[in-house]
Amino acid sequence: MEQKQTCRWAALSLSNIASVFLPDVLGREDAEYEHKLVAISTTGSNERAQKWFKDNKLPDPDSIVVYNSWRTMLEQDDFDIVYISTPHPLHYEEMLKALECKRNILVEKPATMNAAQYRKCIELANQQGVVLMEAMWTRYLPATKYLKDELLPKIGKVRRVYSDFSFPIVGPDLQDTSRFLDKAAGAGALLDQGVYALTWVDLALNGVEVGATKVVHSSSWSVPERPDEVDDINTVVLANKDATAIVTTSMTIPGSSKPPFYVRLSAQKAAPSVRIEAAEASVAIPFPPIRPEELHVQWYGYAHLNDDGTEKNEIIKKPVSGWGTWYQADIIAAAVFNKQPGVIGAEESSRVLGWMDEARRLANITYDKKLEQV
Ligand SMILES: NC(=O)C1=CN([C@@H]2O[C@H](COP(=O)(O)OP(=O)(O)OC[C@H]3O[C@@H](n4cnc5c(N)ncnc54)[C@H](OP(=O)(O)O)[C@@H]3O)[C@@H](O)[C@H]2O)C=CC1
Ligand SMILES: O=C1OC[C@@H](O)[C@H](O)[C@H]1O
Repeated sequence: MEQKQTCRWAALSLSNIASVFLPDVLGREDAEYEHKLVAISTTGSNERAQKWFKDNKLPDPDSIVVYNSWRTMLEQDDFDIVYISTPHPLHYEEMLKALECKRNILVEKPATMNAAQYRKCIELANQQGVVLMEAMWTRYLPATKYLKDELLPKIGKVRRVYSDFSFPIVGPDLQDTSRFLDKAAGAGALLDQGVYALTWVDLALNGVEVGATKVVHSSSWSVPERPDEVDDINTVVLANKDATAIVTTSMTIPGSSKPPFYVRLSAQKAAPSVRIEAAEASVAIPFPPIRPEELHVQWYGYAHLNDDGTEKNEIIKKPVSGWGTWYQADIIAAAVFNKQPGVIGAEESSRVLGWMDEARRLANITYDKKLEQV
């Protein structure tokens, strides 16, 4: 069997999501590349890092160099791509340093706190001749690819989209210092979850032909009985000349915060997370919208009838291998090793960040100005 090319990763922080992404991608047999972690930076101790490697069953932990300075790692280590997964307000400064060091970057969603910061990173990535990509991993899953390539071109003009990403990650026992409640860490449902719900709107309305979709309404309720007006139940309405989209988020509804999120994934919801309604068909995507494995398609009209005269419907199953955050790793690795510098999904990420800027403006969702500087 042909030897796979090795892609050497550096990870910036021992984050929760890194403890999901790294075990998902490292040594994955069905990946195009042999993904290997060669370095990690942490503000914690080396002992904590070693325990983290063990707890997360990372392969070959003795070969991973641990840095206590992310800047030094970016300046010195020999790796192909850096994975940035600190809280969102830190992404921008870390990307600027990585770009200065001519590093290829996979940065967690949302890439930055606002569209202007990401536009600056896009400009620098193009100047430096490196590959940059927002880790909007949902875009690269099999079901999402099937929707974009096979369904959207066949269902006619999309006229309306409902897109929700809500789950009760905030419960009575979550500390105010958690990144989900600490505004200094970018807390708020719009940036954390809305980025997914808005990505589905972008896929539905711009998947075939890019239009001019604008935010026309935005309202927000804060997390009850918590300090600092952290946005929770958000409603954002977007429109273009042909279609309307309604986006909702919440960190407190529906249901309780038990069992924890990753256990709750199997919970069936009263309604799908996403509904894309077009002339020839509606496509529904069950919860969780971050990791679709089924597309429920209801066809309409005489061209789509069963023998008994009813209109066809189908459930298209596109299972995800592993957790699913690894698919994006192969995409950025291919751009790096095929020497295709640039920003993967630059337009898509910028559109969604711009919609979040406008939704925040209309709903008065604000952060400390120093988190928003360009
Ligand atoms: N794609 C996905 O499915 C998910 C994506 N995310 C995204 O990933 C990012 C991180 O989220 P999550 O993993 O929950 O974050 P965590 O709460 O786990 O924190 C991330 C890590 O960042 C480091 N860190 C935190 N604060 C600071 C600081 N002030 N200075 C330096 N380092 C700091 C710490 O690492 P250390 O102790 O090693 O220094 C911490 O463990 C967010 O942008 C989020 O949106 C989150 C969850 C899922
Ligand atoms: O990206 C995410 O996915 C689901 C949750 O882990 C978390 O709220 C969010 O950051």
